[in-house]
Amino acid sequence: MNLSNRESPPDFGLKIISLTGARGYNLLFSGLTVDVAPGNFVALVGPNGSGKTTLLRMLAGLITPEAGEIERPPEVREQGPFYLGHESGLRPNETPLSHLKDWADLHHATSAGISAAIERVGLTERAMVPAHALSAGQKRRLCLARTLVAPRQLWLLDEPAAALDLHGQMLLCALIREHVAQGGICVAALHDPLDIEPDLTINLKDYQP
Ligand SMILES: Nc1ncnc2c1ncn2[C@@H]1O[C@H](COP(=O)(O)OP(=O)(O)OP(=O)(O)O)[C@@H](O)[C@H]1O
Repeated sequence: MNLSNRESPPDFGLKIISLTGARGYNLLFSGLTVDVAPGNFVALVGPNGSGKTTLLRMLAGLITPEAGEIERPPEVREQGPFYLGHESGLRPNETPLSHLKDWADLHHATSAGISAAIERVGLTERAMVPAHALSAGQKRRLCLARTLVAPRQLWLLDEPAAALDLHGQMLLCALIREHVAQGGICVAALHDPLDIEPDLTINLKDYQP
């Protein structure tokens, strides 16, 4: 799938219906009902421990809700979301080039755009450097390049600006803007606002049980 080749925007977004989230015996949020339209950028906010990561992982299908439902668009059900957590998931000895080749293979994507993706995130000079020798911000940029190699309709980003310098933050915002302009959905857990006006803000403080 390439969102940029889409003939018309998708007409089905993400529906969150009466969702309750818990970790262990700890109830985090309940009664969360939100309708996210295609092309929406959603800011997910709330204090430390309020359940932002938990909700993102639920939306990714990695954690089962205590109650409620999540309805995903057909493309997301078929291909899964793009999930960016706190950890890069990079193996110490893989380079940006080898990592993105593996990422393309794993996600049944073409490797034709890998060099362009590396250039877009500003890692051309570091393309052959093993991950253990990349800085935190460079690793984050490499994680963002995954979105260019294997496009996905739903992006779930956990503190995506962490470790990014000003240019990196501008790059992140540009990627999100382009994604939602093509009908994609982006839900991002944020402590500091990005330079993008959210279409919707979910504040988990409002859903504390
Ligand atoms: N694997 C786990 N097992 C048990 N409890 C967990 C687990 N992971 C998280 N928790 C608890 O769930 C609660 C919510 O955590 P979560 O990481 O979702 O919050 P958050 O809003 O993302 O926090 P932060 O802003 O600090 O990143 C916390 O109290 C945390 O201790």
